[in-house]
Amino acid sequence: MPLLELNEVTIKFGGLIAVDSVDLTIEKGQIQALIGPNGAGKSTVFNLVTGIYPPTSGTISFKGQTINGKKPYNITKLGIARTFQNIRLFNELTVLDNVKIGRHCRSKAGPFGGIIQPPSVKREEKEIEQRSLECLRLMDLGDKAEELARNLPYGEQRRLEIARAMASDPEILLLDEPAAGMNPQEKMVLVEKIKKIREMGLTIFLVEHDMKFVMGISDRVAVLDYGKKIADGPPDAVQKNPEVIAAYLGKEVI
Ligand SMILES: Nc1ncnc2c1ncn2[C@@H]1O[C@H](COP(=O)(O)OP(=O)(O)OP(=O)(O)O)[C@@H](O)[C@H]1O
Repeated sequence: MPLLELNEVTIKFGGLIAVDSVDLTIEKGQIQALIGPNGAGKSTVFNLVTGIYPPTSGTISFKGQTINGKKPYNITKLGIARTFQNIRLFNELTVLDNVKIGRHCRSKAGPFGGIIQPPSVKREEKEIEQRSLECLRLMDLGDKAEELARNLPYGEQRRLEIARAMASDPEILLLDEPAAGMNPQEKMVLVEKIKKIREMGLTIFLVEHDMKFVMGISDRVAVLDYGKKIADGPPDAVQKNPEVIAAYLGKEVI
């Protein structure tokens, strides 16, 4: 059974068909990329999978269970986490607190737990802190825990977002343009971290414009153009696909 499966998924915004009958199968442990020219529908696919929009038609299944129409919070709880195209950190909070927020969906304490603090809540607080620190260390940010998020350099802020997503204990991690704005050194570190996350048994689904990055890291690459999937396969085959080259005409695929 695939981990994540899209079956003829379509979404219309008024007259615009942003995602048009897209099929996609992601197996556990794979690094699957989704590429395509600007406005092709890539972020919308992420928004559909994470429950921000319900599809107009089609089904989205996670581990064989249909997740159409579920709320984003419940989808995170099932094991699907994401980062966003633009950085969305709480700048005035510490690095550690930003990650703890990502763990919130696994917390059992109700709204009063934090005030009354029975022993079970204290234990849970400690567990949240320890797990959050592990996620920071995984991203090489362990020694930055007490700094304010806004004081981190750009590449580290992007890794902090991944640490926060990891804190929800996902089985699949959706990364929306993780390398955007990074310098070559920051990209190298990011590749290493994504590979490490995969070695831990997670599945990665990423949208990225940097073709060198995508082709170097992905097991499979799917290509969207005007909302339709025009190719899906190993990176070398996709790069040579005439329809893909035509979609990128005048732009660089490699
Ligand atoms: N909430 C919305 N309402 C109306 N139109 C939308 C909405 N969200 C996305 N669209 C439209 O859907 C199309 C696909 O947008 P999307 O952001 O998914 O593209 P993308 O492939 O992620 O592009 P980019 O690479 O530029 O981020 C675009 O034409 C966009 O304007």
